[in-house]
Amino acid sequence: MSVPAIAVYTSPPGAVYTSSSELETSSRGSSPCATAASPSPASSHRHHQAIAGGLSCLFSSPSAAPRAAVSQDDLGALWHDRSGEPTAVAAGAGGGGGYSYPQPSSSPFKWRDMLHHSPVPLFHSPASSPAAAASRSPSAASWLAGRERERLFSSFVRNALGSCVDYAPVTTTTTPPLGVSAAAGELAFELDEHLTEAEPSCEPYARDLLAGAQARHRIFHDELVVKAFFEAERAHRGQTRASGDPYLQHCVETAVLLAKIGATATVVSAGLLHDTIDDSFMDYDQIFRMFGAGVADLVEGVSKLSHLSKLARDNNTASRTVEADRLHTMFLAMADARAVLIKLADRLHNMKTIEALPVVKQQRFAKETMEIFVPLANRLGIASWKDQLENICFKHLNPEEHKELSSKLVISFDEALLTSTLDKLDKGLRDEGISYHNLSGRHKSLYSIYSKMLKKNLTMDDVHDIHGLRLVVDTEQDCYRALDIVHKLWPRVAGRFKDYILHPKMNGYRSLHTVIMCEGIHPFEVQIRTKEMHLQAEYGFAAHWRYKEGGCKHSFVLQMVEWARWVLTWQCEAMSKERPSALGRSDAIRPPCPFPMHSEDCPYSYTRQCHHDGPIFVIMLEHDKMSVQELPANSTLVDLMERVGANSPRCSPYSFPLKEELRPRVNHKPISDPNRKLCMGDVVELTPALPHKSLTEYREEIQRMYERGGFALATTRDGPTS
Ligand SMILES: Nc1nc2c(ncn2[C@@H]2O[C@H](COP(=O)(O)OP(=O)(O)OP(=O)(O)O)[C@@H](O)[C@H]2O)c(=O)[nH]1
Ligand SMILES: Nc1ncnc2c1ncn2[C@@H]1O[C@H](COP(=O)(O)OP(=O)(O)OP(=O)(O)O)[C@@H](O)[C@H]1O
Repeated sequence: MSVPAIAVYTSPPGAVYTSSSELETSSRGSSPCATAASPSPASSHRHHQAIAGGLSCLFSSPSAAPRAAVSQDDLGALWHDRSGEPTAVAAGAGGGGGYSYPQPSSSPFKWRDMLHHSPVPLFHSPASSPAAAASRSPSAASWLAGRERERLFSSFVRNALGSCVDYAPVTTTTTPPLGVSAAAGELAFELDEHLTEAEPSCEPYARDLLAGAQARHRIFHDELVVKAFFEAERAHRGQTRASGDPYLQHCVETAVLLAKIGATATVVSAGLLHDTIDDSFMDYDQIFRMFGAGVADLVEGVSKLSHLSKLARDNNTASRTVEADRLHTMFLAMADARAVLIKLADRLHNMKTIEALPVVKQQRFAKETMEIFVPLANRLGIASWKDQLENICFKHLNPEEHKELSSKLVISFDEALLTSTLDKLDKGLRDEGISYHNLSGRHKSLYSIYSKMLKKNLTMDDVHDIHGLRLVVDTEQDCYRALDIVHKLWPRVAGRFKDYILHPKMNGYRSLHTVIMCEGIHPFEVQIRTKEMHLQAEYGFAAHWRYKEGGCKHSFVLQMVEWARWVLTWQCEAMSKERPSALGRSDAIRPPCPFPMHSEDCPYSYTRQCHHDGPIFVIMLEHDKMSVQELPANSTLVDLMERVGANSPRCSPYSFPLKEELRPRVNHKPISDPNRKLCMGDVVELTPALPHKSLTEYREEIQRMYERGGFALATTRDGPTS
């Protein structure tokens, strides 16, 4: 009989703080999107009425008397993220963030991560161990002792197309800079001498910030992280946020968010330094010299994502569905997934502190966040960040609905009920001798409830999965036996039973669903499935993000997303095995085969190979207007110019201007070879920004250029002819 692992997944509705930042640095553009566009699937007046109706219907009912009288303002406190606390548990494969309810001392349950501070130890990789060439299979590794497993993990990750998790980069041809040791086995570089010297002097507030972070997560005692902290302090000294808070606070909070999901020292350090390239005197080379390529590449990656995001925001690109989809793809394809994570953490903290910005900006950022960053969090499986981002955006985009719903929902979210229901089911299963892999519970997030009400035109009473339990058992037979037990323990809600085992959904999703009534008034949705069914639901065709987002056109994106989730989850599972006594039998929901390749017969494989045959997406800037262009792999600048030229007499693809200043630029650099290949995420400026006003000659030349319908210098596909 397996020892059960219980994880309670909860979704904290957006706790709101008061200050701000990245947001304030992004104020360019004179036509902010001032309207509070609804991010919901269909926000019609009728739907809003349905919601209002639904709310009043719910709360006029005397039976819905508050179990816990908590004011709306206490929402954040009620749902505070306890992941830094010692009782935090791993949230499970697809769960993302969350926290555990306190374990009753008498309970037989074992907690997955009692000893660790991070709720989802996704990223604490054994960065320091050298690659073990031998076995590369995480499946094989799972039964090995901790140290051996670390070596195997390190090997696996290094071979998995780069990594979401931390590892010492394999040294390539690059000559190591001063102070960087290419041969270092533990780290890809050696920390310079300053690190071992006494800590640099800084303001008392900064020391308090460091101490605060150290009290929350021990990774802030790590040498590299401490050094990153002091460098961030030096870089941002004197800078403040719109709230008046020191800028450093934002860097620390971003890093804390990463630490909470179990990020390594490299990622946390990059989180601390994430704004240095854009907002301070520091550049890539300096970061590289001080911290090595691992940190420098991540900081640069975040900087690039920030630029793209700002461009998209200024151009309102995200509101155009096709372009938004291309942006998601581009973000995931162009950067190390860890850079995307840092950007997400940065955005999450900025959104948590957005109150300090003017309302117009709040809405603009909320809209962009909903359209770009929420899908990214969803795809990467960081459910708690996704929920928090959605809830905050909801508050700013639909303040009235948010206010009404949150003030009411605080009544129906019931922690204690969730705990006692889990306990009761666990006991019922034990009494009948049914073992299980995993039993978890979650509250539906505020925004998820709102979306469901809109989408299905429901009242609150009709949303039956505000409280939900999920049980993962061994066999199909156990699913039905467990279902019987559930139906014996609680009265069922008629018409809500769905047998997706007997009748799988088109996408292959299989599970038993039923709705039961707890304490006579609280509906609970119970999902019962085997481990295989669960993997299919999390990673296969039926995966949650896919099923939520609908079809994704690009198979290579599916591969990347699956890869990222796969690595994260495997790491999570591997790390939780470090506490075997706490977990007992621990192969609970680990994917069956190692990424990037599925085994021949793997049912979760949608394609066996990871071909990267395009398309590519590039940002095109023309007269300060941005668009995201989709091109076949191996396209060149000429291909892009041809496409534009086809629609515009202004631009001839076979012409290149004489003056460097007037040439198209790729990633800010003028291009002399029109056949230069374009890469995913390149920013191509087809028409130069007008030079300084005093340079009338240039202005006239540009004018002539347009009038002629082509550039001054004829070129062929092979390059300039004269
Ligand atoms: N991963 C995954 N989960 C699914 C899928 N379909 C349903 N689910 C899960 O099962 C829950 C309930 O699904 P259903 O019983 O089909 O209910 P519904 O028709 O979507 O609507 P409600 O009954 O109103 O919840 C969803 O909220 C998901 O959590 C799927 O295709 N993939
Ligand atoms: N009954 C349940 N027990 C445990 N976890 C659940 C349950 N139902 C959904 N979840 C998980 O909770 C997270 C949030 O789900 P959420 O309720 O927002 O969307 P959903 O399940 O797709 O519902 P819907 O589409 O009906 O709104 C997902 O990771 C989902 O897999």
